[in-house]
Amino acid sequence: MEGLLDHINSTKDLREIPRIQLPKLANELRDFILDTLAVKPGHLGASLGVIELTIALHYFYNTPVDQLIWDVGHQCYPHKILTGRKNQFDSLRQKGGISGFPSIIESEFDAFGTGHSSTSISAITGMAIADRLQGKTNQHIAVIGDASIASGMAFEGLNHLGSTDLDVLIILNDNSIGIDPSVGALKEHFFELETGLNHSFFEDLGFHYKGVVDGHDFDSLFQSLEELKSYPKPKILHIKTVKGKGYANAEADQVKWHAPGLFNKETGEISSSKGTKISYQTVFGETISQLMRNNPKMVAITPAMLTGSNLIQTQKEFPERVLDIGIAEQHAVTLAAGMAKQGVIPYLAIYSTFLQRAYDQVIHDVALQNLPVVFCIDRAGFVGSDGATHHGILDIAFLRSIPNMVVAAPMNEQDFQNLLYSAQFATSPISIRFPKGNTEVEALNLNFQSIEIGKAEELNSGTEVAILTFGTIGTRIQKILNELYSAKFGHYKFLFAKPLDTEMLRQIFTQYQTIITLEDGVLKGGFGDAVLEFANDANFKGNIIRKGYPDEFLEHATVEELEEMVGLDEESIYSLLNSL
Ligand SMILES: Cc1ncc(C[n+]2csc(CCOP(=O)(O)OP(=O)(O)O)c2C)c(N)n1
Ligand SMILES: CC(=O)[C@@H](O)[C@H](O)COP(=O)(O)O
Ligand SMILES: [Mg+2]
Repeated sequence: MEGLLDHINSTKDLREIPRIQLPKLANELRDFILDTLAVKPGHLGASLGVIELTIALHYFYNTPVDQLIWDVGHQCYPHKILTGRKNQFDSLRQKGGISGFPSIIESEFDAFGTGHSSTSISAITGMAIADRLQGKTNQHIAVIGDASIASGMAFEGLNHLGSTDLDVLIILNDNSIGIDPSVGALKEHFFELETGLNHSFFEDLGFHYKGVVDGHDFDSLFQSLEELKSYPKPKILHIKTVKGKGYANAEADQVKWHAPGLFNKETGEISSSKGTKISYQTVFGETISQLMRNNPKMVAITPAMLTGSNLIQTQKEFPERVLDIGIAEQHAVTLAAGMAKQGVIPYLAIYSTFLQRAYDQVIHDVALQNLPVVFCIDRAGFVGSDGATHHGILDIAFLRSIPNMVVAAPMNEQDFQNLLYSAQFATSPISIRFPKGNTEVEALNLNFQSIEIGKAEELNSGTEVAILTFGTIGTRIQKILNELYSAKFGHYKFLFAKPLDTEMLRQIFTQYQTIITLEDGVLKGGFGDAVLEFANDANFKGNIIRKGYPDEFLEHATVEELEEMVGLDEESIYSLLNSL
C-alpha cells in the first residue's frame, strides 16, 4: 500500500500534506530509515531522534532559501530523505553514493557541510551576517545537540551571536547523551531547565530562550517555531528528544545503536563484523589497562570517544584515571599538557581527524614546552564510510613539522604494545598513530619490549629496491615479499617518521639505487617526504618512489576501495614491484 512518503520528492510535496497527517509521515520515515540502515549501516539513533523536528522545520521554513544547518550532521538522514534524496538513500555512505553527512556539493538543502561537531553556530552566524549584508531576508536556523553545544567552538559562537541583533534560531536538541553518556556541568544545567529549577544561562548571553519543549510533538514544535519567528533576534529553542526514538532497541541501548552496523530490524540483533582477528582498538584498550596497573602515574583522556577508543573497561577499572571530558579536543590537549607539567603521564586517546581541531594546543601548550604527552592517534588513515570529514590522513604531515614531536606508527600489534609501553618513558611529546581495524592476530599476548626512539629495522635485505614502510602497510609488504620470493627487494620498517633513523637511511642509500616509501597518509609532508628531504641532504642520486594518499579529499567508500583508488592495495603494489 502506498504511503505518504511515496509522494514526497521535495519539500514542496511535504508542505502539501495536511498537518494532521504528519505523525503518520513520521512513522513512515522511521520505518524507511530502519529498513535501509539494517542493510546499509550508518548513524541510526540520532536520525531517529530528530524525525519530527526535521519534518516540522522543512514544513515551517522555506528551505532551501531559508538556511538550515545540522551540527555534526550524523542526524541528517530524515533531512536527506525529505529533500530529494529518498531514491538514493540506499547508496548512503557507499562509494559513489550519498554522504552520511550534509554536503554543499550534494544538495542545495545542505546549507553547510558538517561532520566535526560544534561548528553550526559560527557558520549560521556568518551566513546570517553575509545574507543581511546582501539585502536578503531569509531565515537562519542551526540544530545542535546537547553534547556538541558543550564544546569550545559552540561557546565561541554563542558568545558572538548573543551580542548581535541577528535573527538566528539555534535549536538545542537535548537528548541527554552524546555517543556515550553526556559529561560535564552543562548537562546538569539542562536538567535544571527541564525541571524548571533554574533560568537559562542562554538568556544571560543575550538570547531569547524557549524551552523545554517536547521535540516529538508536532503541535508543540509548530507553536514554538511560530512564537519564535515573531522575535527577530538571536533565540534558542530547547527541545527534549529521545535518541533512537520509536525503535525500542535503540531507545534501550543508545550507545550501541548510535551507529550499530548491520542489524535485523525485527529481532534487534546486531551482526558482528569483528571476524576472528583482534582489532587495534582491542590492543589499545587492553594495553592501556595493563600499563596503568603497573604505573600509577598514567592517566588516559578521551574527548567524548570513550566507546570508540575502547576505554570503557579501563575506565571501569580506573574510574579516577580515565577521563571522558566531552567534545573538547582543544581542552583535552592542554589538559594533558597541564598534567604532564606536574609529573603525571597523560595518554590522550584521540581520533586523527579530531586532533586537527587542537593543532595550536599541540604546538603551543605541548611541543613548545617539550611536555611528554602521549598522543594515541586512533582512526589514522582511511576510515571508510564516514568519508572525507573523518579520514585520518593529515596527522603525519602536520605533526612532523612540529619541533620536539616524535611521530611513530606500529607495523603490527606487537610494535603497538611496545610503542605504548615505551612512551611512558618519553622525555618529549610522542604521537603513536594506528588504524581503525584488525590486526593479523587472533589473540593478544600482552608483553612489552622497550623501543629505542628513532630506530628503524631491516626486515629483509635485498639487492636493488629498498621498500621503506611507515605503519601497518608494512604487514602487507611482508606478505607480498613472502609470496614474491625475490632477492631484489629489501624491506625496512620505520616505526618513526620523526626522528628518522638517518644511520639506517645512509646504509640504504649506499646499498640500493631505487627506494619506495609507503604510508597511509597524505604524501605532501609525510614520511616519504621526510626520506626525500634527507636523501637530498645526503646527495642520494638514485630514484625515490613515494606511495601514499594524493593531495585531495577522498569521499566515502570502503577502506579497501579507497586503498585501491590510491594504489595501496595488494594488487597495485604487486604491479608496482613487478614493473621495477
Ligand atoms: C569535533 C568532534 N569531536 C568528536 C566527534 C564525534 N562525535 C560525533 S557525534 C558525537 C556526539 C554528539 O552528541 P550530541 O551533540 O548530543 O548529538 P546526538 O548524537 O545526541 O544527537 C561525537 C562525540 C565529532 N563528530 N566531532
Ligand atoms: C558522527 C561521528 O563523528 C562519529 O559517530 C563517528 O562516525 C565515529 O566513528 P567510529 O565509528 O569510527 O567510532
Ligand atoms: Mg545528544
